[in-house]
Order: sequence, then structure tokens, then C-alpha cells
Amino acid sequence: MEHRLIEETILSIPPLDEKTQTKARHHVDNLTKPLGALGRLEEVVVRLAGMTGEIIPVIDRKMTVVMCGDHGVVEEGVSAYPGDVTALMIQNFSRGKAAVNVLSRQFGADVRVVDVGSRLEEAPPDVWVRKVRSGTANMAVGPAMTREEAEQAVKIGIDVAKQLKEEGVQLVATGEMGIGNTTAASALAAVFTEREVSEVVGRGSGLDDTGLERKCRVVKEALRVNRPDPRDPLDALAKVGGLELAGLAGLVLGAASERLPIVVDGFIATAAALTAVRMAPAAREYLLASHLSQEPAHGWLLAELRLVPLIQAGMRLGEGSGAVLTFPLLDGAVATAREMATFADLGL
Ligand SMILES: Cc1cc2ncn([C@H]3O[C@H](COP(=O)(O)O)[C@@H](O)[C@H]3O)c2cc1C
Ligand SMILES: O=C(O)c1cccnc1
Repeated sequence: MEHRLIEETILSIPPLDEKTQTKARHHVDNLTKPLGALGRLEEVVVRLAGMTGEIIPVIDRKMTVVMCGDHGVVEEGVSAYPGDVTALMIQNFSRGKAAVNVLSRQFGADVRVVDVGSRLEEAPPDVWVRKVRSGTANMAVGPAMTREEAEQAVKIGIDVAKQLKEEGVQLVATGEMGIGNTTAASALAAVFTEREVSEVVGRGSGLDDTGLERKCRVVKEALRVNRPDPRDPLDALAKVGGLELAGLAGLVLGAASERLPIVVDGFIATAAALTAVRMAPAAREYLLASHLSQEPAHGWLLAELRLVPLIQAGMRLGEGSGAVLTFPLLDGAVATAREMATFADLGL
């Protein structure tokens, strides 16, 4: 069942609307400024035009989707924080008190929290509970989850994207919460970039040197035990990924199939986005990179995706916070295209 829906979604991702994109490029080039002077903001407008099919794209209704899940591998001591923090943060999101809530309020976006697999037993009513299982298994001793579970989590992400489209959402940001998930993201990064484990593992939420060394050993062990297949993204997601990462990969596939622009957050969200693009290369066209995280391998993941981040603010938070921080830049870019005079308006 899930398998069919995933296949159908992948096949239904449309290419960018090249005609509209060319018209948008022409419009931007005729605005009253030196050619190219708005830099990457111009590229944002042109790409959004290709995604949405509108010369002046409308991205007023923005949604930050925070996919949540717990990680069995936390028992190996790979995070600076205990696993319980995932559940506490879900409650914090619900109260509107986490960084992602504050930034989303500040920049006029809504937040949707989806529990794909945390250990929280009773989620607050506004959280969408779509729990595949209560946390993954420890990837250092066996697969994090079954292929079927990974498919279920991907399907949940696809469903969320379709529901948001129906609600009138015009742009989504990818957020996540899951203590231990930089370990999973590093494992996926090792699989998809074929770099050394020591190059793709970082301090996550704040490991010291001993912790960092341990995390490297754990990722190596997880790859040795599970042998994830780099040509089979679902296999990698199931063996060394996570439920919220699979949910985000599904969100990317679903949003792309609905022509919804997707603003990708930091290292973890980018690992999920790269997984989605390995499943469906066409999905890449709907991604906008937001910021460059402090995690050392984030830049390589972005390079794999051929994306350049808009900002570098030294952040390493997750939750979608870096993606939301670029919303004023995106709104500014679109406003210039909508409101600036053209040279023709000046009679030139
Ligand atoms: C209080 C708190 C809030 C967070 N919000 C996002 N993360 C971030 O840290 C986690 C990944 O780091 P690691 O792999 O080292 O556990 C994820 O939940 C990520 O979203 C947080 C982490 C903490 C502690
Ligand atoms: O870049 C990220 O997404 C990130 C980095 C460290 C901890 N949490 C998230």
C-alpha cells in the first residue's frame, strides 16, 4: 500500500514551469536596478516562479512542519542531552515556547508538529499524532526500523504535504525534533556522500571531544552492522535513519508533487531532503536551502543537492529555525518583483 503511494507520488512530481520561469527572469531583469544586483534574491524569485507557475509567486501562507521521533541509538551516549528531551520539546512546541515557535510567530508562519515516532505517551491535542512506533531501535546493533515502518513514515510525510496544500499553505519549511538525530543524519550522509565517517560526524547538540569520538565509533558500527545500500534510499532510511527523517523525506516528496516550495533547514533536514532526492531526483527543483549549519557535513549535503544557503548565522539548532529565519528574505525577494518599477515604467 505505502509502497504504491510513494511510487505514485514520485512519478507525479512535475518539472519546473520553464515558460513562467523565463518570464520571471525577464521581469526581474527589467526592474529598476543594475542587472543582477539583487543577487540570490533574484534567483529565489525565478525559482519560486518555476515551482509555483506564477511570474510573481505568492508565498504568504507559510507552514513550518516539525517532524518528531526518538532514536534507540541514544543509549550509546551519542547525544549531549537525554532522550526524554524529545517529549519535553514536543510539549514546549505545543505551548508555543520553543525557538521555532518564536521565529515562526515573528515572521508570520504557522507551526505544525507531527509526532511520527517519539516516546511521548500522551501528546497535546494540537499535535498531529501519526506514530509509526515509539522510537527506533538502536542502529548500532541492528536496523533502526523495518523497511515497512520507514515506508509508513514516508507516507505520513506525503499525507501531511497534501493536507497542507488543501489548507491553502503556499510554502513549507522542514523542521525536526529528535534527540540523537544528528547521529542518524551523519550515517545517512556517510551513505549518500561516500565520505569517511569522521568527516560527517559533528557535535550535534553539544558533545565534547570524548563524546564526538564515541559518536564516530557508533556510526561506523551502525554502518558495519547494517550495510545500508546507497542505491536504495529506503533501505538506508530504515537501517540507519529515523522516523522523523523518513517523515521529512515524505514531506519533501509530497510537497514537490503539489508544487509547494520547500525551505530546507539545517544538517538533519538536509539529510532527509537528500534522501528524498535520491528517491526522486525531480524533487530537488522544489528545494530552497536556508542556512549553513555548524555541523561539519552540512555543506557537503548541500553540494550534493547543488543548493547554496541564503544565510550563515552559526546556528546548530534544528526544529526548522534556520529555515524560518530566511522567510523575511524570501518575502523581500518576492516583494521586489511585485512592487518595483520596471525600466519601461520609467519610459526607458
Ligand atoms: C533542548 C533542545 C532543543 C532542541 N531543538 C532542536 N534540537 C536539535 O538537537 C537534536 C539533535 O542533536 P543530537 O543528535 O546531539 O541529540 C535534535 O532534536 C535537533 O532538532 C534540540 C536539542 C535540545 C537539547
Ligand atoms: O543543523 C542542524 O539541523 C542541527 C545541528 C545540531 C543540532 N541540531 C540540529
